[in-house]
Amino acid sequence: MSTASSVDKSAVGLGERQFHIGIAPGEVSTVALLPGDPFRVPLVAEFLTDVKEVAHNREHKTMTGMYKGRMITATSTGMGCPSTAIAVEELIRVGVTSFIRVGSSAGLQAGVKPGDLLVSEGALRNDGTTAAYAHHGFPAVPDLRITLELAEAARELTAGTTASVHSGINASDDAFYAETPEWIAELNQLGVLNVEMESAALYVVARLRGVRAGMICSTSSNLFDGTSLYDGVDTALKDGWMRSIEAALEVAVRLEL
Ligand SMILES: O=P(O)(O)O[C@H]1O[C@H](CO)[C@@H](O)[C@H]1O
Ligand SMILES: O=c1cc[nH]c(=O)[nH]1
Repeated sequence: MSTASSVDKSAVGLGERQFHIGIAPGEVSTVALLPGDPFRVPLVAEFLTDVKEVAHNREHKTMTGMYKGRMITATSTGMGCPSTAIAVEELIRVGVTSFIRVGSSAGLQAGVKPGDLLVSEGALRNDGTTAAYAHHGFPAVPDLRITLELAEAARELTAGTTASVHSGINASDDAFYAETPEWIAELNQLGVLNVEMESAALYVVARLRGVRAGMICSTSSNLFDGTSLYDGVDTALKDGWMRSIEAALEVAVRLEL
């Protein structure tokens, strides 16, 4: 487990430019939206004015722009906790103090359907990365105010649509192709709402570094009832991504993140 005696990597980088994300202090906002996929960063930019591409190094693409008078950053984390922890650590070093992951996630409870919005109230840490940061009993929890505002904005944005909003605990897994039927059944019986792959690292690193984090996802599939979209990207999933992004932007403005 990492402790105060961790190797000092504060000087890792290209001058002030961070080694993996390729960003220097002053180039980003205090709030960052975090999709997993670099190809979804331009979807955030569709809501913004004065858009700039700041950097694209490895899986981390970063754009900035303005939304209702606030500067917003969007950076992709890549898939999984290792690259998410790196992105979050480096974004903190260049000035980000609030993070909202705008992800995709699979439902685990009956009635969660593609395109529904999933607001995270905590993550089950089924990953390896956070074990290097904290005792296994340390909770992976989002910021309460961001979480409540995300749920409120999501309800407003889905009013009059076929999409629903669900809030609850999600699992954060490492191994997309090693999720067994037994594991899915166990999560379902525990009442876990959905599964994705980045929130454990986001929440634990954010807590340890004293910054805020939250997550809203669009539902890609339902592993409990077998609804699958993995043979193609469905319009419901895309609609959910756009509503998640808009909800996160509204929260950034309302909470002045
Ligand atoms: O679409 P993103 O945000 O990457 O999220 C989900 O999609 C990937 C798996 O297909 C994992 O990263 C998972 O967390
Ligand atoms: O871990 C994950 C994340 C999204 N979808 C899945 O099926 N599994």
